[in-house]
Amino acid sequence: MKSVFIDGEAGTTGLGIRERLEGRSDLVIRSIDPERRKDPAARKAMMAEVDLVILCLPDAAAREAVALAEELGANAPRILDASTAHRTEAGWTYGFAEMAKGQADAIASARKVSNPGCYSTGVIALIRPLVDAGLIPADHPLSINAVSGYSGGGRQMIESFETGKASSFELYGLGFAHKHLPEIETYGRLAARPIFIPSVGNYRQGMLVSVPLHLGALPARPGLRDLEAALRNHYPAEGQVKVVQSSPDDRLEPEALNGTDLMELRVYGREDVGQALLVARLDNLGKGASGAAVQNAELMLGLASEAATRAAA
Ligand SMILES: NC(=O)C1=CN([C@@H]2O[C@H](COP(=O)(O)OP(=O)(O)OC[C@H]3O[C@@H](n4cnc5c(N)ncnc54)[C@H](OP(=O)(O)O)[C@@H]3O)[C@@H](O)[C@H]2O)C=CC1
Ligand SMILES: CC(=O)N[C@@H](CCC(=O)OP(=O)(O)O)C(=O)O
Repeated sequence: MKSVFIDGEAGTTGLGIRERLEGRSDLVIRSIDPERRKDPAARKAMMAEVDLVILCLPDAAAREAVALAEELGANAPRILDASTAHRTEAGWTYGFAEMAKGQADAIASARKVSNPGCYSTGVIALIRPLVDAGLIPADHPLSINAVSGYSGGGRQMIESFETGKASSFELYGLGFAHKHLPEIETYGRLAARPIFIPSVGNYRQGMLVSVPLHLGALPARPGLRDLEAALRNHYPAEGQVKVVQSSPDDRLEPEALNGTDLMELRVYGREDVGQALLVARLDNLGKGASGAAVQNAELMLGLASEAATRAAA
């Protein structure tokens, strides 16, 4: 029987992972006394006893946890880190199984896997297949807009929105240096830094990520069908990432996939005016965090995919 320790299991992402893993017959979740949950000695002792440790901690604490695990030498567990700390670091595998051919196998055999950021999951899902297909050049000047529910900011942002003092909607990332940019550039295979302006709305969870394109500025001059076909070719119809038929009458709201581990991709546009919009919809706590972590844990531990079983039922 495989065993997992969720370091940070009381936090937003940790709780979501726990809920998804509880009740499984192929896995044991090990925990430490809640009073000792920040005690390095207790955490290190638990790490020595499990197959996989899932880090659901702020970045600095995640770095410390990796150092604790590495002190165990040959007894060190495999690590899945939900934080931003190691996403572009050498020696770590990026935990986005659908991103490219071979990525799921790379995750399955990796010792250290980094779970993607929620926004990054949407952006990379939209652009990586198009860059790989030569439809978007690596140095194309891209802009990315996105809106997330406030749970994306973890316990502190949840508390600040739920005390009633919060605004209805805020743009942020206005220093043009959002923490997801490095992973978006690296795994989106971009040679030019995109403009990324996220926003947060006064609702708990769910997100939309959109990438506008001027078709005439793309050297391959793709039509809307070319963009959609490249995405459909990349993502199998039965997977957790689905390409969905769009309609100009759509009104997309961000909460439709809440509670699922799915992501929907759509292509909008008008060829007569040469404009297109790529849109991803996902639950920031599902495919954007805890759902992706469970998918990665299943791959790393060689367990059956519960999300795939649910989708097939
Ligand atoms: N929320 C989201 O949508 C997403 C979050 N993430 C990432 O996941 C990680 C966790 O985020 P999230 O769950 O939102 O954050 P939360 O703030 O909700 O949870 C973090 C948890 O870690 C605990 N913690 C803090 N320091 C330590 C420590 N030194 N030792 C043990 N436990 C500690 C906190 O306890 P206490 O509250 O008592 O300090 C809290 O329970 C972050 O790195 C975040 O970037 C990734 C994808 C999406
Ligand atoms: C609304 C909000 O604040 N969202 C978070 C991102 C949440 C997430 O997925 O990111 P990490 O996994 O990288 O923490 C932010 O913009 O910093």
